[in-house]
Amino acid sequence: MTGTLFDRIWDRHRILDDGGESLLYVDLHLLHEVTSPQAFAGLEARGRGVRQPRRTLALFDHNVPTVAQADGIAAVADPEARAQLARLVENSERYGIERFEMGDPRNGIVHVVAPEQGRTWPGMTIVCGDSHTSTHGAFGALAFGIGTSQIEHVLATQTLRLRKPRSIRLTVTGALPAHLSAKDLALGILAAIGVDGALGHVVEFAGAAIAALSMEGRMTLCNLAVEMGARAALIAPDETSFAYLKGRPGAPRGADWDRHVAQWRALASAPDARFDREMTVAADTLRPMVTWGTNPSQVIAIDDHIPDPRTAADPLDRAAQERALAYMGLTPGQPIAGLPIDRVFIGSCTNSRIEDLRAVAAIARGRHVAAGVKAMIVPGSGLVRQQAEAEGLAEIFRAAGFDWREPGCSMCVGMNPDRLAPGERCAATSNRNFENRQGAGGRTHLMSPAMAAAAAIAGRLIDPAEI
Ligand SMILES: CC(C)[C@H](C(=O)O)[C@@H](O)C(=O)O
Ligand code: SF4
Repeated sequence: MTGTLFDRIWDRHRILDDGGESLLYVDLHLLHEVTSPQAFAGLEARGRGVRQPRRTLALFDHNVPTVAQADGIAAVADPEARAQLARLVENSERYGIERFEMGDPRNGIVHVVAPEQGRTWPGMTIVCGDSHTSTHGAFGALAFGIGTSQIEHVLATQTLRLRKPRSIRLTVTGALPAHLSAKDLALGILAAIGVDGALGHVVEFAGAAIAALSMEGRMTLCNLAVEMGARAALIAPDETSFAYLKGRPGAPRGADWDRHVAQWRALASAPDARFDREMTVAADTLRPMVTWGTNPSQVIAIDDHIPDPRTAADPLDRAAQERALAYMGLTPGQPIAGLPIDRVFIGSCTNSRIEDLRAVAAIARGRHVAAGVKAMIVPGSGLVRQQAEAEGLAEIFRAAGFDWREPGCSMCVGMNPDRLAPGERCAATSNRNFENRQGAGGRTHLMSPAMAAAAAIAGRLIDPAEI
């Protein structure tokens, strides 16, 4: 058999080809309150309906406050956020689309909830008006972030018009050192290939280090693929994926389950499959990674020094580095370890799942957040929150002085009350360290949950092995 996982999913969903583009059937469409209102308005203006409401799920994540969600949308202070949230309620009501209400334990960040609910299956096509839709590729689903006009198109037709992207196989050689996480791996890949290393491609992650990752780890890695420029990410489905999915509310059951697993097993790229490009990155030499700049590829190991822009070969790189250093308030040559921080944000669709919280608890247990540091932990869904409560993790967080919140995007993006003040330096487990993203003038350092927890305790950036 020949062909890649990508080819197989593409071919199974391709309805027709036209002018270099294909029309793909969409198995699952996820909606959130920020990118859907205009799409629904367009639908209404054209007098069209939603083609497959049952293949559509609406969630509330970007704008929600991370406290007192039980008070409901009417109590959301910001009028724009309140209006967007209310619009999604109205639109899902009008078109018969399922939704998990704000405050329903099943609600949370789209890319956490759909896998958790067993809605994300291997071999599916999934779209969402959100760039980190690549996360679902962890299951071997072809998942694209789409724009507002495409959302409208998918609502109306359950199809997506797309030129087939080119493919990359990124093989991770060697094993990830025991104390490192998928976040360190993803940041290490970003250091190696840059923010345009996979530009416009569908990237399949392969190799023993990938197969060894948990589903949470695979989701973290595929989530960050979009920061490498990828259009989508894929990992071949295997026993780890099936074990995660089995028994979840949206997963197939009984004989149907067995039938699906047999199909999913056959999806993996053939040994002789041809990719447009091949890349390799070594895992065994990686160290704990942390970003110093204002894009996720401006990243170094925790025992490294802030780079000197004068050593950059490309004048554009040099200018970008100089600007990043000025924004971040850093000096070339200074060690990144020891840098004092003001805030810690543990959460986002990159790192807010139960395994991430367990890693945080392992460091927080019996310790306390440093004086003067404000540290928050925001679970990715209400069910993650409940599980962390049941496992005793929340108790550890509270005892250690962390602020244990309700689910949402929170301080990953300044669209809700959780924001940095100008100049505040934050250790964050999210995926983007862009200027002003966590709040105007805020300074973001991206890292793993373990390193963020260690930073909270130490009050400065530190190798989690040294805490
Ligand atoms: C609000 C949304 C459009 C945006 C995205 O698509 O990425 C957000 O999720 C982000 O992470 O910046
Ligand atoms: S958690 Fe952050 S990256 Fe993920 S969808 Fe929300 S805002 Fe975007």
